[in-house]
Amino acid sequence: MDNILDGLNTEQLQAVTATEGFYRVIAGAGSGKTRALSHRFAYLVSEIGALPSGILCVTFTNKAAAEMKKRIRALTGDNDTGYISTFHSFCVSVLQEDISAVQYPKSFLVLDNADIDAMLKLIYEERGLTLRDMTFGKARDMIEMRKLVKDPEYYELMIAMTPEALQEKYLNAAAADDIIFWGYLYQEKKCFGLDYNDLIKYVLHIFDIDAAIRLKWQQRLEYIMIDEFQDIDALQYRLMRVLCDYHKNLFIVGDPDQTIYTWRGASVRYLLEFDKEFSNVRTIMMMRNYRSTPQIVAAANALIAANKIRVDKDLIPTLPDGAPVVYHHARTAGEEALWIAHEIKDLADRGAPLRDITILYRAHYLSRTLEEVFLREELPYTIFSGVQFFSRMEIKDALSYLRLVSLRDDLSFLRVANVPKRNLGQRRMKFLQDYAVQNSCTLYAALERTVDDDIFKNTKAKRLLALVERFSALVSELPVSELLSKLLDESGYEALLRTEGSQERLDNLAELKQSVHDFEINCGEESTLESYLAHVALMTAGDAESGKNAVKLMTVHTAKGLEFPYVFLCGLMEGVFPSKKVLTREGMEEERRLCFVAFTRAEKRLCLTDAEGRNLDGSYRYPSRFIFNVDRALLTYTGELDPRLVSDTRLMIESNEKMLELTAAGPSFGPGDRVVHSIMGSGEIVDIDRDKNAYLVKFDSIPTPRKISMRARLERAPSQV
Ligand SMILES: Nc1ncnc2c1ncn2[C@@H]1O[C@H](COP(=O)(O)OP(=O)(O)OP(=O)(O)O)[C@@H](O)[C@H]1O
Repeated sequence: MDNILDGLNTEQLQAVTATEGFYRVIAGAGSGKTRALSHRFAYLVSEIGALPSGILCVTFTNKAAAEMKKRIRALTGDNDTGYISTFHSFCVSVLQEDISAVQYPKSFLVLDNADIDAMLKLIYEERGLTLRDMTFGKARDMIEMRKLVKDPEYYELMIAMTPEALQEKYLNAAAADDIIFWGYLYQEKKCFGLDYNDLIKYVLHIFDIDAAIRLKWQQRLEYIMIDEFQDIDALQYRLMRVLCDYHKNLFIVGDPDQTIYTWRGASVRYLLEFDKEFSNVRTIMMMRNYRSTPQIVAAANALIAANKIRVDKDLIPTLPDGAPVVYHHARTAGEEALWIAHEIKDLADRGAPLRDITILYRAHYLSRTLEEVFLREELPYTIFSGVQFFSRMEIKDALSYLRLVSLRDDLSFLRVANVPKRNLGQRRMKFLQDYAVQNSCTLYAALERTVDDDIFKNTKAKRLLALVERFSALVSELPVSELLSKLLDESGYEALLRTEGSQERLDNLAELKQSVHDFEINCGEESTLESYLAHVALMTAGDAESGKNAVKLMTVHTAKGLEFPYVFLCGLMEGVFPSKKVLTREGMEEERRLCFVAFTRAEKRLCLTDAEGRNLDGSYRYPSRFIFNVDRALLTYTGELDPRLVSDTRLMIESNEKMLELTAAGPSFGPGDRVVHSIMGSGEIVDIDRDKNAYLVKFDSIPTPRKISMRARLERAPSQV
């Protein structure tokens, strides 16, 4: 027990040993909440004797789950770590056991973005849509919005309707939105595919319709813990409520100042009002920061104090003094990157390993200038938020081979049937697609039935079928790692990469094999091919991290929950960070919280940088208001700013803040209200666009409705006053 309770402060000790009932920990950044969670898990298992399989510990990312498992294993010495997972991953576990309640097979498919895009491609081709109608990114967003907001009951249709009925709805759809939405649901149903939104909806639905299944899970999960509770959304909250309703043991941890996913539906309200929703809630506050120097903590406190909508609380530093927080203003983005490169070289000369140094930025595109300079300066770096490991071509190909063996689905078939070349090009694929549509079967089945047709003469179609058959028979005999190695070998895929001479791709395949191996160690007997495929679709950036000694580059969102000895936060310009997309006071506060997350990742040293120049829309770049939010005395400027630049910046920020204040009051009118515009005359509010802070108004004198900013002067029409 000593090592479990060792090194915990009073509040952490309280959090770890309070095991029964509803607990809320409001914890500041770097205050040791991850430590408290992992020690609590270990305490439950080692001291209380709870079974790991009866504990659900929800983390925000797969990476955080892996880290938590590692820590718990070190504390308990037990390999079984129960359900330590994200909400999505946990839903996959539930569905693997109980999806038959909605007449889906256990071999359902978890879809990631690349799968969704492959489906969209089919739909676009079939219905003659182009990217000008809608880009794939926009189509994915549109589908998500329809599933979450516009048609939240869509899943009932998806479950109840046959693929043929969905296909009919799709073929009868006329508007692009409808074609894409119904086409996508049809594609999903055809291969029993579920995307991230479906996973949680399906679980909630199964719990709704089947009390026995619900009770089974409620009884099984004796203790539930949830990390990063400030970013929980409505569906996750509903799921959590159901799960804890039997044993009533729920332990949540969050930091209201680190809410950064409001734009995706998260709400800090669930954390702040937790004590009103549940009875006998005990709250533990953890504000002592163990991560950062007092200089970094002071800068972070000053920054976040500028937010108005927040509970006032300051982080308390515990570490000895360190280097000052530095601010560097550069003339151009190139100079900014060069300054960072030189500082890094200086740190390295003084003994800092490159892997301890991280550069954070608000948006992906900011990495380009850094990369150019780093290549020139021969500074090794790794991008953590660029093309995600599991979205890379070779990884998707390898996984598609596994999936083809397991599921024989169309998506995998389309991806790898002709990689390496088997002479199954476009013409033969089209033949198979037509056959599959006419005979309502999969492409694989179509090939099985037509392989003796003349069209497949001089192809390696038979060999492909034989390969899949041979490996299907091996699925239950071989561990997934071995199956994968053999498959990559015998399919000729690895040889193809070798002939292409792509060492990086081969390294990535080796990394994939390692990740399968880790999965087998973590899951023991549960590590079947099906469960591996279901979980792997949920993996995201940074999940397969390479340990090479290189500077890390990532967005602030990716850095959530992580810590690094040396942090450079670059691109701190108005219009970049805060982003120019921010149009409301709430939005600005979320940006500031994001900046707070960035500051508080740093342990020993924090450097802030910005550059003059112009934004993509041609406007001038000014230093970010977030720099001026921190008292001058808490920052060491590397040079004085030009007084004209300072006064221009202040003017620009002041007028922007005034505009945000106007929006803080929210819309004065709702749909259906009659209004009068001083120039355009009278009209009716049709809709409100909160993102753009605008009304959609149908003016009586103009045939089409128009978007009018909430800043414009609109009066209520006389008859309504
Ligand atoms: N009681 C303690 N004594 C000494 N160090 C501690 C203590 N608690 C936590 N730490 C250290 O402080 C750092 C931050 O802890 P942890 O990552 O658990 O914080 P966190 O609250 O999850 O942070 P964040 O919310 O900012 O991501 C870690 O390096 C951890 O080892």
